[in-house]
Amino acid sequence: MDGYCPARPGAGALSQVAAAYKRNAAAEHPVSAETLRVTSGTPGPQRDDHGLRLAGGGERHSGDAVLANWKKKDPDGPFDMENLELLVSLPGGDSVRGFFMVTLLVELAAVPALRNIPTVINGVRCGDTEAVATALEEISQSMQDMTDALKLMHDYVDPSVFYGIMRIYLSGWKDNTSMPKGLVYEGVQEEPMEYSGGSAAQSSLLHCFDELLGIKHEETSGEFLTRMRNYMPPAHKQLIQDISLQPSLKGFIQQQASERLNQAFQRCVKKLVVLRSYHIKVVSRYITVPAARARQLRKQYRESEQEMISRAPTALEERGTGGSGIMSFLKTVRNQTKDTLLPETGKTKLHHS
Ligand code: HEM
Repeated sequence: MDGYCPARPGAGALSQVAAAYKRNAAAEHPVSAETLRVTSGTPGPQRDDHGLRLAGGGERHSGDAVLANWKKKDPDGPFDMENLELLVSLPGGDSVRGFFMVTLLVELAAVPALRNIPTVINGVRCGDTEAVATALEEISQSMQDMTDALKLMHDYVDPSVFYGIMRIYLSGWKDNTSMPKGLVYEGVQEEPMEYSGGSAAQSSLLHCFDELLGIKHEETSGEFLTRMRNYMPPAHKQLIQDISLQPSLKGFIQQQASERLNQAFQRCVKKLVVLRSYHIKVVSRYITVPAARARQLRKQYRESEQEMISRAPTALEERGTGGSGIMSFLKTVRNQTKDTLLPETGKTKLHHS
């Protein structure tokens, strides 16, 4: 980390993880669970010969399907959609590749933000207003880049393939009315076990931002998000916890009363609101709209070329992969983000960019 400030508990792991992100970015190599394991020294995922995590109890992770599920076709070529392929795929053809790769590009766009988190924390400890403001400005730019990367979903993923085919494989056996008791893992234990499906709620990114910016989630959505941390590689979960233990950024900003710092903080929160709002639009296109169409088709008992959509299990219609009531959950989380904004004075009002 730049500058010197005495180490506090948790700071060691934090700086090591951030350093791993930094090196990965420099090497044009994405964040991977493996790199974090080696660098942070915490127990990490086990891998089989294909480089994928073998989850102990049978749970699946967003990290399995995204962070550790890619390779470059031409190892010397660029890290972009054309030069990336999946190690392990699901039914759904090109849309599957598109879905996981776009998610990977969103993760990659977040690297500068993650690299700047220790700078913010260190700056708060040292009372370095300018360093904190600069780091927050870089974080907000990175959030904008994440939103831009998320927009690629529309080019690469077909909503009826996502809704009618892929979603079945992404759904889990917790809060799933088709499997109310969960799944028996024969040879492991006789009682059924319940696990949520794969979801980008299991990515550590937004959890890190929430902890840094002091975004508090309402009880039900907060419980769901906290549960999702159990599906992350241990080093990622540890990083979120380390960030949560640091002195309050918002408290520091209010104390400093610096116009530049206030604006940098506000911009960060606003960019996160923009990201979450855009994500809601994506979910509407890939879940809400096809679900309504599927209901309509079933009502009409009509076989049509849209049949793929109507084959999706009705149990998944109203619920997210983690079994949440999707839209109300996502809007609550987005609105709690908005509530973290500092009260705007005439001076701190921002022009929407
Ligand atoms: C077709 C694309 C996508 C769909 C249909 C989708 C759907 C969903 C759904 C239904 C949820 C609710 C929780 C759950 O049931 O698991 C959710 C949560 C979430 N998704 Fe996505 N998602 C998509 C892409 C992405 C991408 C690329 C990211 C970025 C890494 C992302 C980040 C999140 C986050 C962070 C949450 C937790 C809520 C929050 O913190 O705002 N999603 N998503």
